[in-house]
Amino acid sequence: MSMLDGHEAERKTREQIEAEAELFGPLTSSVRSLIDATVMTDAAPEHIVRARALVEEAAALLDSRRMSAPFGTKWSADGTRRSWGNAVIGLRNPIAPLLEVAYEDGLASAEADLGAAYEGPPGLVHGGVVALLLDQILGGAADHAGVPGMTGTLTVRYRKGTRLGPVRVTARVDRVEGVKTFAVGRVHTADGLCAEAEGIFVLPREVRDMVAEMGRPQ
Ligand SMILES: CCCCCCCCCC(=O)SCCNC(=O)CCNC(=O)[C@H](O)C(C)(C)COP(=O)(O)OP(=O)(O)OC[C@H]1O[C@@H](n2cnc3c(N)ncnc32)[C@H](O)[C@@H]1OP(=O)(O)O
Repeated sequence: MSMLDGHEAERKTREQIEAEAELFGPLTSSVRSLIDATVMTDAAPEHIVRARALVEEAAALLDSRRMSAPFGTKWSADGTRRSWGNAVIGLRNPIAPLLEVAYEDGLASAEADLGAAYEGPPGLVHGGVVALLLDQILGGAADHAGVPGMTGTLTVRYRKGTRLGPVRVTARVDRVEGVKTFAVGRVHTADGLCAEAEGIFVLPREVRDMVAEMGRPQ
């Protein structure tokens, strides 16, 4: 599996894509609520047994036809792309905290509301989830700056526990050295700065080779 796999050009119109978003977005949102309810429920045992049967029925319905591969990245003719399976920003992924990343003046920023499903230490966000958010937003900052890459190294400094609830994550490109993009980012809550990170994003050799190949005169 390489960085070049899983990318697909699609012929769908904007209207078709919007219709898909209207179909799948609410499903994802409902399943996200279900995840939270599953973690937090204190319902009576018979309600839990009944809920399980309903969930299994829903899963069987959804599973009645499956895509042949995970969603990947789909590119439209107008250059827009969809990574709807992505673990952080995927519109079709109910475990994604669904960061909606905004880019302004070189700064990538996003907010998320991390509920009980993301708990690590009591009342606090799991450190791996903090790293997950940082990986995505640092990678997004590199991508948006036109110097994308795969995460080679991600270094996270956890300054204080990240309380469950609203978080703000930010990132920017610090510098570019050859094929390596160095990005830095932070996680804040109402308690202040909780984590800082530096990531080194490397444009893989095969992509470099492909770019060099395409750039060659005929
Ligand atoms: C909206 C969309 C936004 C998208 C955001 C996405 C965010 C999420 C990103 C991810 O989660 S990516 C998934 C996790 N990462 C991986 O799976 C990467 C797995 N590793 C690899 O694919 C390769 O090891 C890697 C591309 C990182 C490097 O392979 P190369 O064959 O291109 O490296 P090469 O040996 O040619 O070295 C090129 C340069 O990179 C440096 N380098 C290589 N591996 C490195 C590494 N791991 N960390 C830091 N630097 C590294 C290496 O020293 C060298 O530096 P110099 O040019 O200065 O000599």
